[in-house]
Order: sequence, then C-alpha cells, then structure tokens
Amino acid sequence: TQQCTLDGKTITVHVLDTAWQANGFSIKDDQIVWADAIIMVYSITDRKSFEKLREVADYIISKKTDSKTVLALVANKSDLVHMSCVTNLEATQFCAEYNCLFFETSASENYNSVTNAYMSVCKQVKSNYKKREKISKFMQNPAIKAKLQIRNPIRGLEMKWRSRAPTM
Ligand SMILES: Nc1nc2c(ncn2[C@@H]2O[C@H](COP(=O)(O)OP(=O)(O)OP(=O)(O)O)[C@@H](O)[C@H]2O)c(=O)[nH]1
Repeated sequence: TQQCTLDGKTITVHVLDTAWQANGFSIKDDQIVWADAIIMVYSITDRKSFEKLREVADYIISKKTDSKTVLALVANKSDLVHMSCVTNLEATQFCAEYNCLFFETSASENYNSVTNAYMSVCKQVKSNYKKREKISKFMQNPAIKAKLQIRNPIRGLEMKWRSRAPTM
C-alpha cells in the first residue's frame, strides 16, 4: 500500500505485483476483477515477454465484465534500445487492440519514466471514477429518472411490436 499525491490530493494505492505462470496468474481472479488498473510489463530485449502478454490480456478481458479498468502496456529496458526485439508498431497495435495506454520505461536508467507511467495510470483511474460519479449523479436526477421510466415502457412496446411483425 502506497500513498501518493495526485493533483494536490493524497491518494492511497494498493499495488499487487504478480507474475504470469504456466497455469495462469499467481493472484486470484477476483483480484483481477477488483483492480482499477492493470499494468502489463515486458522487456524490449525479450520477445517472449511481449508475446506472452496477449495471453495475459485475453485472460484479463475474459474475467472483466465491464470496461472501467485501465489497462496499460509498459515497454521496459528502454536504455537497451539497440537490443530491442519488439517494434513500436507491434506495441501500438497491441494497445489499439486491447485499448491500453502505452509507456516506455527504463527502471535502471530513468526512474522518472517509471514514475510517469505509474502516475499517469493513477490519473486515468481517477478520471474514470469522476466520469462514473457524474453519470451516476445525472441518472439520479429526478427529471432524467422520469424520462427514462417513460422511455422504457415505450421501448418495451416497440420490441413487442417488432417481434410480432413477421407473423403479420
Ligand atoms: N538494462 C536494464 N535492466 C533492467 C531494467 N529493469 C530491470 N532490469 C534488470 O532485469 C533483471 C530482472 O529485473 P527484475 O526487477 O527482477 O524483473 P521482474 O520482472 O520483477 O522479475 P520477477 O522477479 O521474475 O518478477 C534485473 O537484472 C534488473 O537489473 C531496465 O530498465 N534496464
């Protein structure tokens, strides 16, 4: 558990460091569901570590029932770019496919890049929370609630009517 400052406010972050093993994650599925953000890290000098992430991302998505979780892909060891065996295009394609944020870091030579990735993910989580709060406040508005209640029966009627159409 870590405290950090975001937009002048102290936030508490629970971090679980896990690994992908032959039989899946070393954490429980409900911890995947519980997470607000999941950061997938690979080493740019180890192609297998990148390729494995497809399996990881597919598994995460299969356990998540909504899209509120922030997913991030981190290309670590950017100081060893001359030994890289994963192209930026491949990483970008992965991010587009899984809707991930993307960061390049060097844990050994540029710790700021690590902090930046970490804080950006926290910011995105906070922003998602704010958006959800706004939507839920909006839905609690009596005028909106009333409109939705009127619309739902109408939609119900439409569905009934449509399902009868082929027999007419
Ligand atoms: N050159 C370079 N080496 C790094 C970097 N990050 C980690 N390493 C080295 O890579 C090796 C593995 O680092 P770890 O931090 O143990 O990696 P890990 O993924 O936590 O490993 P697990 O214990 O299997 O989870 C160590 O020798 C680190 O010094 C980096 O950004 N650049």
